[in-house]
Amino acid sequence: MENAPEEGIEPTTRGPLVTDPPSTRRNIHVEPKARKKRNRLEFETTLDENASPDSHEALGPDDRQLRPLPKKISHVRSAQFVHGVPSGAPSLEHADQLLRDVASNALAVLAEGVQPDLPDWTQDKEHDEEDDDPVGDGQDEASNIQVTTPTPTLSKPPVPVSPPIWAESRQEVCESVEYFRCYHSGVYSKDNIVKGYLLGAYSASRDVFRHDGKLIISHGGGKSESIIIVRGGPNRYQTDQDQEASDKTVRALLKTWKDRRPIVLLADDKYALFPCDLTSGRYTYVVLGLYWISHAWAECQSARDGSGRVVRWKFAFQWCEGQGDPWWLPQEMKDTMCLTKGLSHTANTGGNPSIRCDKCQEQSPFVYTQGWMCLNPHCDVFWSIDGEDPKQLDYREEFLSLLPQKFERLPDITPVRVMVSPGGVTTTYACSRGWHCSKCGRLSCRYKWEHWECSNCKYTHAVNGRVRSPKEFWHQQPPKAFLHSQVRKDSGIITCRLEPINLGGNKGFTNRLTFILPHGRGKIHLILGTPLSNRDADEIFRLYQEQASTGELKLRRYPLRNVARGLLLTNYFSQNSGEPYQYVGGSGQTVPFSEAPDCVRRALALIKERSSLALCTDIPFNEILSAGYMERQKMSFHSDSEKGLGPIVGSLSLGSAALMHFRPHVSAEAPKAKCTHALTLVLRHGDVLIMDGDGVQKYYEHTVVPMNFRIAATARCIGSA
Ligand SMILES: O=C(O)CCC(=O)C(=O)O
Repeated sequence: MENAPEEGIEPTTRGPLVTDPPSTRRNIHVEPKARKKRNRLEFETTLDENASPDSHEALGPDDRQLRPLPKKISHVRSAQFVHGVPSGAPSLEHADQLLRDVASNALAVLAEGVQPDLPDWTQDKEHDEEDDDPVGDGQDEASNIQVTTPTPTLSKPPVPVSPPIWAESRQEVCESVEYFRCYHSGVYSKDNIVKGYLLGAYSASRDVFRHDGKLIISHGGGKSESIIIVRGGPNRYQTDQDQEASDKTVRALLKTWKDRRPIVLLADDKYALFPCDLTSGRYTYVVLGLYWISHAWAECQSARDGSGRVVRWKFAFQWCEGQGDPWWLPQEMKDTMCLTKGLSHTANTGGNPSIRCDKCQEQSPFVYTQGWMCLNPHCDVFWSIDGEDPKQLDYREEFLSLLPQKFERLPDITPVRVMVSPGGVTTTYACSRGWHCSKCGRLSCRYKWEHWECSNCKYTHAVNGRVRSPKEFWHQQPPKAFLHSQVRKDSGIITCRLEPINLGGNKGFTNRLTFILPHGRGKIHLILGTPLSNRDADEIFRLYQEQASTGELKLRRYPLRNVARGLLLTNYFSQNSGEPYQYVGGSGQTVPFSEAPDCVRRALALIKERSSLALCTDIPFNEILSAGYMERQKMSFHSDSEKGLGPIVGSLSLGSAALMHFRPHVSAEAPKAKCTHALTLVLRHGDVLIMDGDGVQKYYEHTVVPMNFRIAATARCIGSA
C-alpha cells in the first residue's frame, strides 16, 4: 500500500491557504498630490484613568469593507454521481433477497429494541469547519509554504522551568487543545472569533516582545509570499498580497479585538523574539498564555519580490492579568515583579491618543515617534507623514505601555482529560483526541488504543469501556441515497448482476456484487454479510475489541511521514500480522501469525473462506493489516501498490458502516478536476471486499471513511508478485 502522492503540508506559522489570483493584488502608491497636502489633524485623546481597552479603539474594521466570504467548496460532489448502470439489472429475486436482508436487519434491531443514539460524523453539520485535515486528500485543497528565510536564533538561555503546556509536533497541539486546531495557518478561528495565535519564525519588522512578554506585537492574516503546492499539478508561486480587513483571518482578528476576547498565544521554537531557547528541551511548541488584543492597525511593508509595497495588519497582544506571571520568567524576576506590581508596567497609560484623519474621517492610533499618520488602507493619505512615505519608524514608548484591563473570569487553558466514557463507549471522538500530561506538561496524541500515554514521560491514563455490539450500527444510513454502491456514469465501470453464493453449512446464502473496471484493469467484488452468516464476524468483532483494549492486539497510530515540524501520525490505529508489510509503521512492527492474537487469525480464516467461495479459488493470503477507527477517523486515499504485493487484496469490515471511494490516480493525464469518485461502496459489518487485479491499485486509489467505530482486517499476499 502506498500513500497518495503527497501534498506539501508544511505547517506554516503565518497565513491560511492563499488562493486569490495575483491580479487581486493592490500595492500602495501614494499619489504625490496627496502627499503634498498636509492633513488637518484633529486630536481626540481618548485615554483616561479608568479607560477600558474599548475606549482606546482607534481604527476599527470598517464594516462597509466587509464582504461575504466565498462559500467553502464542498467536498461532496454527489451531484456528479448517478446510480450505477448495471450491465444486466439484478433479477427480481435477487433484489428481493437484498430487501429481505435489509428488512431482517431492521426487524432484529426492533426486536432487540436497540436504537442507540449514534453520532455520525460524516453527516455532522456541526463538525468543526476549521479543524484542518492534516493529511488532506487534496480534493480541493492546496497548501502553502512560506519561503522567507527564518530569523537565525541567537544564543539564548534555556527555559527556567518546563513549560506548563508544550508539544513536539503540531499534530499534538491540534489534537489536544481546543484553541489551536489548524495545521496550515498561524491563526485559529471558529465562528469568526480567534481562539489561538501561533508566533513562529516569520517575524516582520517592528514585531515586538516587551514587558517580559506581556506585550507582543505581531503581524497576522496570511497572504505572504509562498509556494502553493498543488496535488498532481505544478506548484504555484504566490506573491505577497495586500491584506484586507475583510480577509477571513484579519476579519476574525479584528472582531476578537473589538469584542475584547481573550485568546491563547502559542510560540514555536523558531520564534526569534522569545527570550529562552526552546530547542534545548524539545519544546517545539509552547503555550504562552492568555492575551487580549489591545491594538490593531494596518501598516505598509515592502513586498518581498521588490515589486512595491503591501498592506499588512499588525496586532498588539497584551497579557491577561489574573493568570499569574509568565512561566518563562526566572523566579528572581517574578519575586521582583511581586514587589513592584502595579508600578512597573502600567506607569504610562495616558499617552495613546486616537486621531481622526481629515481626509477619511477614520481614527488611527498614534503609533510611531516620527509622527501620526492615517492608518486606514483605503484613505488617500494612508501611510504618509506630512505627505512623505515614512523612511524609518519606531514605536512611541506610550504606545508600548500596558493598558488597564479587567477580565471577570478567564478560561482555563489546560486541556481537560477524558474521565468518564458516556455509556461505556471508549471510541468516541473525544477518546481519539490527544491529552495533556499533568506530570510533565507534554501534549500527546492518542497513539495507543488501550490507553493514553505521554510521549515524554510515559505516564498513562486509561478509561474503561464496554464491548460494542454490531447491532448498535445496523440502523446506520449512508449519507447518499443508495443501498450498496454508486458508480459514476462516465467512469466506464460496469456493475454486474448480483450473484448468489452458498456459504455452506447452516450459514445460508449471501450475494456477491461485482464491478468490472474499464480496459481490463480488474474487478472489485463485495460479498455481503447477512444476519445469519455474520455469527463469525460478530465473534471476531468482540474479540478484536477485547484484545485491543487489553493491549494483546497492539493497535497503534504510526507515523505517516516526517513533516518539517515533527511526526504526523495516521488518522487510524493499526497492527500488522503475518508477513512484514512496509507501509504502516515499517515492517519491524509486524507480528508473525504464530504470535498474533485470535481476532487476527480468525479474521484471516473468514476472509480466506469467503474469497475462495466468491472467486472459486484459494488465495494464499499471508498478511493481515488490522485497522481500528474511532469516531471521525479514516484512511485517506492510497493504493496498495507496495512492491511484491500479490494482485488480490481482501478485507473484512466489522462494526460501523463505512464508505469506500475509488478514484483514478491523480496524474498529469487525469487532472484534479476529473478525479472525483468513480465508485463508492457501502461496507457494512460482515462484508468482505475483494480488489482483484494489479490494475485496481495501479490505476485507482481508495479511501475508507467509517461512519463510526469500525474495525477492518485487510489481507494481502506478500512476496507473491
Ligand atoms: O477497509 C478499510 O478500513 C481500509 C482497508 C484498506 O484500504 C487498506 O488496508 O489498505
